[in-house]
Amino acid sequence: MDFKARPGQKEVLEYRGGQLAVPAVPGAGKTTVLAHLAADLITEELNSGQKILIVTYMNSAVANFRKMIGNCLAAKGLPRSRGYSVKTLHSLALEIIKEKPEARLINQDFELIESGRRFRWIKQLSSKWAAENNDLLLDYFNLEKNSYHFKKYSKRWKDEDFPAYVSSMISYFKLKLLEADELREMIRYSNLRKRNILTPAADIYAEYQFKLAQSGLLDFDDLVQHSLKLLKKDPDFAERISAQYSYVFEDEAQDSNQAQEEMLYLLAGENKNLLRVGDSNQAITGSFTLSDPEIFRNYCRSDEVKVQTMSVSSRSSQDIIDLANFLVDWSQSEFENRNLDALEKKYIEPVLEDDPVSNPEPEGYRIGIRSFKNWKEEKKFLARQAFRKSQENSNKTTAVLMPIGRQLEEIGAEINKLGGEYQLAGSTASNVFLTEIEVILKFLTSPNSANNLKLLLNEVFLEDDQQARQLLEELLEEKEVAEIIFPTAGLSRDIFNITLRKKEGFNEIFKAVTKLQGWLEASMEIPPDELVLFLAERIELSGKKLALAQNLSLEFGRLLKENPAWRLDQLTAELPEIRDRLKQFAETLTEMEGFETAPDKVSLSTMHKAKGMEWDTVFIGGLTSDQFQHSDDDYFMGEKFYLSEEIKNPKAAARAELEYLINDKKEKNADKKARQQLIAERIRLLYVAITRAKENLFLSSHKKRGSWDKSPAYVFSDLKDFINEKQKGGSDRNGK
Ligand SMILES: Nc1ncnc2c1ncn2[C@@H]1O[C@H](COP(=O)(O)OP(=O)(O)OP(=O)(O)O)[C@@H](O)[C@H]1O
Repeated sequence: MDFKARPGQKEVLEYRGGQLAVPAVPGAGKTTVLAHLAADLITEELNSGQKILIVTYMNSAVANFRKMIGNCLAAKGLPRSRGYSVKTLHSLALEIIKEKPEARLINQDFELIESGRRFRWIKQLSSKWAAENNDLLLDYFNLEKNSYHFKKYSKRWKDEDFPAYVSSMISYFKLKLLEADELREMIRYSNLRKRNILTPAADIYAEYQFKLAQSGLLDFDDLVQHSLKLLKKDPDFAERISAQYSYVFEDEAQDSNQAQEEMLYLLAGENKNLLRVGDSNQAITGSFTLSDPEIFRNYCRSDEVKVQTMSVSSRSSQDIIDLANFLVDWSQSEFENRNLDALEKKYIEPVLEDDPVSNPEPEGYRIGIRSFKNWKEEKKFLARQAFRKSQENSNKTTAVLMPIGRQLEEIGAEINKLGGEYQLAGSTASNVFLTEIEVILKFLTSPNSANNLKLLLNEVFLEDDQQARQLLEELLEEKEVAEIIFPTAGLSRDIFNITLRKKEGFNEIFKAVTKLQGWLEASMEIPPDELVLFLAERIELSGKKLALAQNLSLEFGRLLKENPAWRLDQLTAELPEIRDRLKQFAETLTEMEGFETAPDKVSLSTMHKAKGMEWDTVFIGGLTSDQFQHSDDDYFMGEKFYLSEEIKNPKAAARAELEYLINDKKEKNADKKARQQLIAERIRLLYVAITRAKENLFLSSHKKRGSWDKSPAYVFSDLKDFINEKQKGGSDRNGK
């Protein structure tokens, strides 16, 4: 394989044991080097039966890792999958639980609750709690009962924000290994104020756990909680599991959380061959998960840990590297006195001259920055320029990255208006993944409904055939569905009057109806789970859609096992519930497929989802102060202005209350701390976005959206000064 290790990478490849931390810059080759190192260790150090465990954060990374290590091993003439195992925290937890079936806290064939159902349960339990404790719930409010806002926001709190808060706290409790009853006891005997925000979350947690246990279900967080408990309570078991792994690697260590870290140490066992690679400047998931970049930072600072930095990257041009490094310096001086770790002092370096791959060297200064009068102008500009760029050179890729998904949809619509195409990174068209099969099943369960027939014919057979669609309307006005599908005289062309028969589109409809007749007959003979597969084959589903149909068939099979008397209509009635389960499966599939950038289409991605990717040209828009906060006047997401001061960021307040309960530490300004963390995280998000660009980069913001005044992010004007200065330097240079 064409790989020559770079400075920094070389030293990591020499690792043969002990605790090592590898802080790295964007594009330093974290994944690449881990894959090479794994392959080297497998060939040189491991006996058969021994393994390297690689833990990473995202499903998409798992597939990528397997492929890369497989390639490295194949290049050495070894089997592709020998000697290593790549896992996410959850899949690892699941494996550990399965190793000790007798200790499972629930029945043998436990099932995982899918996230949609989990949230619906929590919502139901939250509204039950709200109904029983209405006064307390409203006590949290900061609005006068008679204010005109009151009704709107008390509804929002009850229906959306309160359940969302509870849901995230339940995850938090579980990853902190807190049991519901124990937590409630702690609260009861504490001197937390009556109006504390922890109580409802703990109460609902207890009810939710009861409901899960009753149904023999586990949620994702339980997997982690249970597996950790098993390992901790039973040292022999922990020893047995950890003995399987000679080395433990963690990728994306900046996204680690407390539970994951504990697990890594337990699995690394006595020999502590633990290698963690990460970039704390790219820690961008903390505000909506339990990730904590301090964990990796602390690991790097630990006395027992050797540190080897990787700071060389061939991804970007020198100018883009300079801009990213400027942001590091800016963050250092800007936050020096605010005790805020936004970006660590870690600079990206271009490759050395003797490297076979060099950094891109485009002509002239290829970075621009602009603030637009309003969002409409900005989005039109971004769409037009990105589209133009994507058409310019068929080998070069282009992306528009925005802080929020909704903005991407608007830019996508503009690109379409220009006749261009785009692809959304990391999204599943979740509404369409089952449509065909669903409409067929709907029809088969009520074949007399004209609507069902229309939906089915239009969706599956007549997609763009306007004439046939029109003819179908006419036909349905004239005849009942039963007369069309099962005419007493038998189905033939002759039962339709001659004028209809002569019309454009008749043949298509007739053919389709003949097929439907066959499917209806099949539906009475074949069991529903097989029927799904039969239909999938008839409508020639392939790829992801086929995989989903196969999954639907399995779901039907499972339900039939539980309810042998059920028929197709009862199963079809379960579709909304099954859909949630399948949606999750579909998302995992999309994630696993990875994202292949098509050069002729503009990639649209949120800044978050762009992590790990790269494009030749990157536009970063929407850099406004409500998305990249800096001062207390800014709008902070996560805060509910309608809640009373001390709990206006309910999650932060609850975590502070918990900290007080457990460690007796009183956190005065929990919301302030949460703000600081958010400010820092948003700067890192900008850093991630900037470092996706190879050659061309454009940054923009706007001052109005509709009638709302906006302002560019605080950092924007300093970036602008820096870029303008460089541009001037560039034109001076060119002019001379
Ligand atoms: N020594 C090397 N020689 C040639 N190419 C390399 C080398 N190391 C890494 N690369 C290439 O650099 C690119 C970035 O590597 P990789 O994706 O592993 O980086 P990363 O550190 O995970 O990036 P990021 O932090 O931005 O996600 C890849 O295309 C990889 O093949």
